[in-house]
Amino acid sequence: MQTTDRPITEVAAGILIDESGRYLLGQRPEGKPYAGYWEVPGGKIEKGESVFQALKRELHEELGIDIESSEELTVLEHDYPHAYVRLHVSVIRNWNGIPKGCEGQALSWEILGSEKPSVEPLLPAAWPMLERLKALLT
Ligand SMILES: Nc1nc2c([nH]c(=O)n2[C@@H]2O[C@H](COP(=O)(O)OP(=O)(O)OP(=O)(O)O)[C@@H](O)[C@H]2O)c(=O)[nH]1
Repeated sequence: MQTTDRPITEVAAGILIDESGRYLLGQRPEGKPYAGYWEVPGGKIEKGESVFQALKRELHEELGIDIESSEELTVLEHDYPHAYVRLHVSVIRNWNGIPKGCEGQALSWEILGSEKPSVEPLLPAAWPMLERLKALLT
């Protein structure tokens, strides 16, 4: 893990995997840093929240789904010009509801085994998440 003097933004990201083996990406809406970039759904962990609580809240706000459990995949850090982020990445295989873009964002279901996603650009820190996912599944 890297060290930094910058404040660390703790983020929870959730890779939804559906029954046909696809995973979900969302496009960052206008008004956020890196608007238009594709990412794994999630957001900042608020004070007092666990990673799971933040994930549950964010996925409800962003996708309108309810998750009951998640599996921890990895923790990654990335030094952006706008923030130094620590991403707690989980895999989610069960949820209630049908994911939709509640914040007006586009969604794309991607094939797990494919070389790269069908959409671009991806947030820089989303790439190592997908590499970890590939390693887990192969
Ligand atoms: N959700 C998500 N965030 C990511 C990914 N990769 C990555 O570097 N990030 C970074 O993690 C941070 C997440 O913040 P966010 O802007 O999505 O969080 P939020 O929804 O709570 O934002 P808000 O403060 O505008 O409400 C951003 O700095 C974003 O650049 C990713 O794959 N998914």
